Amino acid sequence: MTTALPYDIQQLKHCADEIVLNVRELAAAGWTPATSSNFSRRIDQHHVAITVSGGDKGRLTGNDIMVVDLDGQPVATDRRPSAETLLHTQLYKRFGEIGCVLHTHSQNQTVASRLYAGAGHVRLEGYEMLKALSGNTTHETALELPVLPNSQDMHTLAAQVDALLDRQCMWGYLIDGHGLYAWGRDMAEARRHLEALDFLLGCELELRKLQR
Ligand SMILES: CSC[C@@H](O)[C@@H](O)C(=O)COP(=O)(O)O
Ligand SMILES: [Zn+2]
Repeated sequence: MTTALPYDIQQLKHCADEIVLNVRELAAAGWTPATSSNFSRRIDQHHVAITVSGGDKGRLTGNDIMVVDLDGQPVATDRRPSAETLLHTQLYKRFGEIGCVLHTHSQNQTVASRLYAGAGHVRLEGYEMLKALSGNTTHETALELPVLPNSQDMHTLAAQVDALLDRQCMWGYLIDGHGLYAWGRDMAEARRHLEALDFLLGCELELRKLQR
């Protein structure tokens, strides 16, 4: 006898396919070195498809995607979810409309996080690319991308993120010496936010070099 799963298997398959396709592209761009990075997609109100912990994200297959509930607990599997699962599920739990969370370790993201950790944010102002972030309709705006201190304790990090979200609307944040989290209502929006923030960080880093 087979036990019915508490989520729609077709929906999981759709989410897994989408994650695999997008992660392969991000890995090919060099944004997921040395097994780093993690990715998730909402399946329904109570379930999230997320990458398992460890493993080369450049060789990700559907078999490397598992299901957790909104507390980050594995559902119908004994596999181990991403070590940073809580940073994904806290967003799904807080915002019913969030459908996708992406976390990468590109060089731009990591270097910028180090340079701006002291300030606690990277100020991004006057760029046309700011319009890639939902809600922005003009380049005549400024955004302070938060940089959080790193921690191996996900509850500490999640509490810092929650405190930020109490104060401001945002689509992403950096963690010092670590990488970038970005999210959106679906994969396309989350990916656009991730790429836009990485591009903007790259511009700031380049400007710093040129202005020396
Ligand atoms: C290999 S260093 C990166 C990890 O410590 C972590 O930050 C990360 O992004 C991947 O962790 P994972 O548990 O595979 O989701
Ligand atoms: Zn990481």
